[in-house]
Amino acid sequence: MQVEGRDFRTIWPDRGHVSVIDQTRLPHAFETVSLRSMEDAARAIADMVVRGAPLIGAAGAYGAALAMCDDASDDGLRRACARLLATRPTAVNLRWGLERMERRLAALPASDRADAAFAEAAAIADEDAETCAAIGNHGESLIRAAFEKSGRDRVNVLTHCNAGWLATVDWGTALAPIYKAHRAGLPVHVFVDETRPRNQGASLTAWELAQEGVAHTVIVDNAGGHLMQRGEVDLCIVGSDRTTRAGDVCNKIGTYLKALAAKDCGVPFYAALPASTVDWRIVDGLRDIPIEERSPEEVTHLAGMAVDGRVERVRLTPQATPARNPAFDVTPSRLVTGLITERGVCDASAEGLASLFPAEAKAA
Ligand SMILES: CSC[C@H]1O[C@H](OP(=O)(O)O)[C@H](O)[C@@H]1O
Repeated sequence: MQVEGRDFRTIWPDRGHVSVIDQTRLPHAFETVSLRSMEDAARAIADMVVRGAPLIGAAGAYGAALAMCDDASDDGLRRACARLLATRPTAVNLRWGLERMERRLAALPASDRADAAFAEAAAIADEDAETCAAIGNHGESLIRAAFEKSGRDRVNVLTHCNAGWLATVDWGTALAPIYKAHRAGLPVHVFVDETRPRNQGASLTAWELAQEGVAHTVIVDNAGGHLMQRGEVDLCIVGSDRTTRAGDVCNKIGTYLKALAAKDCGVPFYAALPASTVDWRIVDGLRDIPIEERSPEEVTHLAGMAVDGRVERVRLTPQATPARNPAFDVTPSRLVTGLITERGVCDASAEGLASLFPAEAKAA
């Protein structure tokens, strides 16, 4: 996507290294960093310099490629993939990307692995950009239909967290339909959940939408249900970090509560995701998806720009107050209207996913 008129992806190979946008600096500064080793890539994923399920899949793949520049032995490959996989447990794309790299590299002599690894990581990145564009095309029709049904001068979409181009290699998942609708001239407006505690909505989704010129309004996480009750939300579109073969959707903490409100208010609730986010091994998301617990300090502290322009970090709670920070929750498929994928829109069910991905469903 464009940043001040220049085309960017979130990750790209750069003279033997890997460059990424440092998402911890947004929205107050647009900075890139160079990953020069597998360890750099692992830390970038763990510290959320890069984040979002498809992007951490691509970052894991490039991390494996960087590892092959240092130690292309079988043990080196195994240790690199284990290290990268351990950085964040919930998004299945990370495992999907690393398993694809291992399959590609294991059969090659060590001397061929570095070049092949960068080529495979680049293929993963290119495919993700194409996949997300396709998700956008399929999702655009849902926004168009909601606009026509609304009878208003604009269509209001609510989204949670950041499932935009910053969460992928390009285009995004939940935001891709919004970008496609906006570029097609549809009057789309987005209610952006701030998404405590890391505020990916307020800091990343708002920044992305402003760069693209899409009308949007940041709201506190607890306001979405109220707006839906008052008929101000035409549909919800969120991302996914892991979707089960039966259509349960694991996404940023708070997604489940939005889905409950949407169900109660009769608002269509969609998850947008590429096939690389489907975990065909599992059916029951509540039972089988590992939920990442992050540092309590993400809850007790907040970072932002002070009036003098410096970015500061402040404590919100009393010194000794404990906090818990589960980073994701699981929305059961019964609360999901449909899944927007690169092959079309389907029911959030085993039958729905199998109808679009028969080979993957059968092979699982
Ligand atoms: C398109 S995946 C986006 C997904 O990833 C986010 O999690 P995080 O920022 O912790 O990586 C969030 O769950 C988004 O919906």
